Amino acid sequence: MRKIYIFDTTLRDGEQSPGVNLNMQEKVEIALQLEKLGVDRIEAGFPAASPGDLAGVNAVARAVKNATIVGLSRSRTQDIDAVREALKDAQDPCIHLFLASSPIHRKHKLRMEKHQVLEAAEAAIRYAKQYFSKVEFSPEDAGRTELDFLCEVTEMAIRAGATVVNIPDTVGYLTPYEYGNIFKTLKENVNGIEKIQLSAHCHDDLGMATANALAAILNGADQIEGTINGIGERAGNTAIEEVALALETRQDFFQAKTGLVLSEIARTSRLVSKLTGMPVPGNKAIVGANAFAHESGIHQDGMLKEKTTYEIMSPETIGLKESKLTLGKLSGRHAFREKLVDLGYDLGDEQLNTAFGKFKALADKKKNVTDEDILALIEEKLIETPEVYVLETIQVSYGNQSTPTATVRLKLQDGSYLDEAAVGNGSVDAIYKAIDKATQEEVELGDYSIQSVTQGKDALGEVHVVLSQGDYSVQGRGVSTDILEASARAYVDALNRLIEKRKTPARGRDNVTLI
Ligand SMILES: CC(=O)SCCNC(=O)CCNC(=O)[C@H](O)C(C)(C)COP(=O)(O)OP(=O)(O)OC[C@H]1O[C@@H](n2cnc3c(N)ncnc32)[C@H](O)[C@@H]1OP(=O)(O)O
Ligand SMILES: CC(C)C(=O)C(=O)O
Repeated sequence: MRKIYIFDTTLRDGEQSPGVNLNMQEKVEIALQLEKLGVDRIEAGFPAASPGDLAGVNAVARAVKNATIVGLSRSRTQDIDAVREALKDAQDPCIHLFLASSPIHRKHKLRMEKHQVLEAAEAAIRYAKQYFSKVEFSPEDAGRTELDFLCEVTEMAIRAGATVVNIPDTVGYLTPYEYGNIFKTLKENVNGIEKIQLSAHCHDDLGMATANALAAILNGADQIEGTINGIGERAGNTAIEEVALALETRQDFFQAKTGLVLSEIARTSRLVSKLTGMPVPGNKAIVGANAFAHESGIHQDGMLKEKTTYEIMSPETIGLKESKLTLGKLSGRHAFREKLVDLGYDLGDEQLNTAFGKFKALADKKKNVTDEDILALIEEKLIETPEVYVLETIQVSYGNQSTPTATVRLKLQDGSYLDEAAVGNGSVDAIYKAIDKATQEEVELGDYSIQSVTQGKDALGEVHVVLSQGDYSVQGRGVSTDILEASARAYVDALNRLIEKRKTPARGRDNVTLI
């Protein structure tokens, strides 16, 4: 199996992501994790950029023992000297020189003719070669460089002593076919190409960075450059985890492998996200929160029967515990039952159907239905209290300059309705007064508490009330995404319990019905 070298540039090109700024400690923390991940080369920064970056690269060079540490440099002696200084303590240092080769960059940015690019790059490589045995050279914007000139530049770099020639698709312009073809052409036409490693460095402007990197591998690339989570300049770089898992999962096709410890991928991704402040999108391949999550009923059913129906790789491979079956409005009974079993409930078919109906109603209102939501729904359902009153509707009118008014409609067991309206000191008070009028119960509200059982704007609110009437004291609970509705439900629930309780002899005020 062919080995593909992984050159991680999270600390250099990744740090070029707008808004990202890693200090020395953060660079070292990430570098040590990259070492655990088993990357072959770590590009730790651009030492000429600032004294802080030079110190950061130096700190990484001192901390990391099992990877080549790379410093980036323009084709200028002062930059090369800064890399020398930064990497003086590295066990295995490498300098990465670059100079743009494309017509656009030559004309507008460098203002150089082809021969000047060749001369400047050669001089830089030869100068660097006096101090570094490992020299990587990148013709920047190789992707938009004339192919014959790219061959000429590559041949010059080899002659001058480069050990790796990297082919950057700097602006993420190429298609996989075109990018792969560059590698094929270089392999077939450049003298001495067998003496060096060819490297791929892709950007994701058109969403093709990983596909392009894989095309390079198929056409002879020895090394892939990329970042964790695909962070980097503009739309980012090739995501290393995507390349590694593509090679792992499709070994049959690529016949190539990285040396990465794949089970460190999830941890590395989390650390990079935390320290760069760049969240990983949920749908991001491999490391997104949804990459191993299944929400739709048919997929969940398939997963429960046989995981390979909907998973081409396992979460354990990248260091996650297990796949997730998340419950939402598109989920089915199989997954719902499985969740209940996990939560310790083994319901019969009828109970399951009722609970499932309630769950679907909640899921229609709420984006993420959590375990706490389900427990709240189930526990409410399993306590069997005859429902003398069922809350049908509530309507509340509230304004900070007007008196809160509530209208409630309660359904009775015979199918008739009670409608009442009342004003109150606040919305909840108005609701409770309207319910009192409708039920003609005289109760005292002993306690009212509200808490969120889940998180976020669409969290379920859970209201607890304690009502007393003479010697009886009961508790009621209501759950809803709307706190006024939860308040009304809790009150009606307590009234139903009160009515049930009155049928048995009173045992004093301590006798609170606990749910
Ligand atoms: C594709 C890539 O990702 S390349 C890496 C990009 N990363 C960065 O630029 C981050 C670090 N950069 C920096 O901190 C600064 O740009 C520095 C310190 C390197 C240079 O800063 P300054 O001296 O102020 O120059 P500035 O950035 O404005 O302009 C770049 C200069 O380098 C030249 N240049 C660009 N690339 C190269 C190169 N590979 N070799 C030699 N010169 C180069 C430009 O033509 C320009 O030269 P000019 O001043 O003669 O016009
Ligand atoms: C320095 C080079 C390799 C680079 O980052 C690019 O061209 O994208």
